[in-house]
Amino acid sequence: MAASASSTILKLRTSSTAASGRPSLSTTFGVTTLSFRRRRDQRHRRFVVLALDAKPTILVAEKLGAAGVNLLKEFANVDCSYNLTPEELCTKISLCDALIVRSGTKVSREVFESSAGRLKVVGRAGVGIDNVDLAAATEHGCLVVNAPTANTVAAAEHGIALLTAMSRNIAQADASVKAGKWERSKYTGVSLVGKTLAVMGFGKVGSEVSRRAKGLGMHVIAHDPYAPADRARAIGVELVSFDEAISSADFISLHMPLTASTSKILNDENFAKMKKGVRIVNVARGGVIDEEALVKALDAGIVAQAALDVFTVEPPAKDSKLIQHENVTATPHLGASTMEAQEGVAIEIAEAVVGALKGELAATAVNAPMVPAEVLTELKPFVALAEKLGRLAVQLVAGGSGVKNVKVTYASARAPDDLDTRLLRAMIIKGLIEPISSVFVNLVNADFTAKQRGLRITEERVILDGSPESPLELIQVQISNVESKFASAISDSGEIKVEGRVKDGIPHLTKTGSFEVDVSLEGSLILCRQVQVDQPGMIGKVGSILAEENVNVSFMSVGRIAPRKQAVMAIGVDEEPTKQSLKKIGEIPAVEEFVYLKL
Ligand SMILES: NC(=O)c1ccc[n+]([C@@H]2O[C@H](COP(=O)([O-])OP(=O)(O)OC[C@H]3O[C@@H](n4cnc5c(N)ncnc54)[C@H](O)[C@@H]3O)[C@@H](O)[C@H]2O)c1
Ligand SMILES: O=C(O)[C@H](O)COP(=O)(O)O
Repeated sequence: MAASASSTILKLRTSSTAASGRPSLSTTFGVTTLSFRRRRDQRHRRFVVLALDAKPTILVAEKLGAAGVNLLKEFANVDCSYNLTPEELCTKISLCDALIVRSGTKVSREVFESSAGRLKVVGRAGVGIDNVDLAAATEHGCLVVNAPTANTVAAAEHGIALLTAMSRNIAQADASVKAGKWERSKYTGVSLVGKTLAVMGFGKVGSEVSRRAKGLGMHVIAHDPYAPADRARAIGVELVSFDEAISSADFISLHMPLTASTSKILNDENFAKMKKGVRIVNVARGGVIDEEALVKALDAGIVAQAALDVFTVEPPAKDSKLIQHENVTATPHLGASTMEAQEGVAIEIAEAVVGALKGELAATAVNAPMVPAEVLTELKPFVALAEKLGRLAVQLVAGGSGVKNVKVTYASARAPDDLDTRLLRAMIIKGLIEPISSVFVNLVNADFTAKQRGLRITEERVILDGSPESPLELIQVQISNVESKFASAISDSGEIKVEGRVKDGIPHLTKTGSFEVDVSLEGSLILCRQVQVDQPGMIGKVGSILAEENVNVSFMSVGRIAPRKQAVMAIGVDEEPTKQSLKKIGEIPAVEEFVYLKL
């Protein structure tokens, strides 16, 4: 989120007297931090003022219901610019934090590339996301959300409208009457009652169409490889194979998404399997039908009639043989276009986009895990722990070691399927990657980014005895086949190992290598190993070096193998020590090795 001159300073995080010097801006999770460097006791220190940007900017590229636009305006600057060319969209997008579209805008890879990282959310005001390049969105860490429920009934009603209009030649007869003709026998229709309707895709719209078709006295069968049989049974619909559906139907209604496997699924080969005189309705996506094959099937009389709301290319060419065919009824992608559906979709998408911009996890995310609010509340401290363990682990790796294999162990008293680790894994990946690269990792692109960098994350669940009240007891992160810049972080089995727990809601480091420590992971951390003895004076020596330059020590913890044997001391600091004081710590004779880790 780029900051602008109109940024509003909301909250003073570190109280200070008037800051001076050059301010600098940085952004984390969409919150821009305005930092002043200020001279104090002859040293530079950072005083941080938390500033939220001026409102984010949301580009609404297709007409959206007023209620949704008003909701967006409460939170953001809203730019409603319709009918943009692809080039205009690419130009505008670099100034936008979110984009809202319907099915008429192609959100291509170029759009994500042109946004140069600013675009955080694409909202699809509707169901189908085939006009959004999901792979490119994910690679750019951009969340895609849709509005999957508000137009279901409208689409189902349009499907039924097309079915009935087609079977009684309503559109053709209307045009004929308006042309001054009175052709009663030409427009004799066919009845629906007792006929077999095959619903292809038994999802939200398909089920609603089935319900309504049953009400019209039709025999409804459905094909959907992923639909639960009990849902179909409850509506009185039989789930059948693809071939059985298309070969036994008098009417076929399409309700599947356009994907690689459904593209042109009605083709020459499959039209040949249909009953002669079958009638087809499509309110799903034009691309699921091979349109040339449909024209041939219409000409051959295999398909008696087709009623189409959607087309491979929208709008279709004026001279399209399909559109001009006398047995085709066409509407211009009107399935979702009722007043009620458009208001509902607008509100649904506006809430999803605003929530996503606020950093909330979206319930309708298309390219990120959806985590229910109650699960998120429980996992929140572990999410912070996961990221910090990732950060610690990767900073312990010696330069040139190349991190490839990371094992994460989650120990809990809960049953293994009672823990959704996707969020935790994403945060560990974020912690592992961000300290060593310029890549911004979030829930959307974590797995992709890890894969791209050749990072292999394996996860293990360990079941502990105890109370299942807490979702987790501990998280352990191990990096194998690497050397460490802090040898004591290497466990007996040869991996860099860090382990943490949550105590009183705060993440703690509880083990490094074979040493048990206990430090809250709030500031930054110095780990040092003492030679042979854990001398009582050590804590004082390190503490006074840090005190000399006003570095506040927030905690200290000593983990020993045995009394007076090797010990690892963990020191939490609020500020970054200078190189000189770190050098001085290294020069304490009893300190064998030490490392400074930023959290
Ligand atoms: N014309 C319009 O204006 C309009 C309006 C709303 C929805 N739609 C379109 O309708 C379609 C369905 O929408 P929905 O809300 O019901 O979606 P949905 O996700 O609820 O249902 C889609 C169903 O298709 C099934 N499916 C996937 N692959 C399949 C395959 N190979 N064969 C058979 N079934 C398959 C899925 O299992 C799912 O049950 C989408 O393409 C959507 O874009 C169009
Ligand atoms: O997938 C959908 O939701 C429908 O096709 C509606 O598309 P529209 O928002 O462009 O009307």
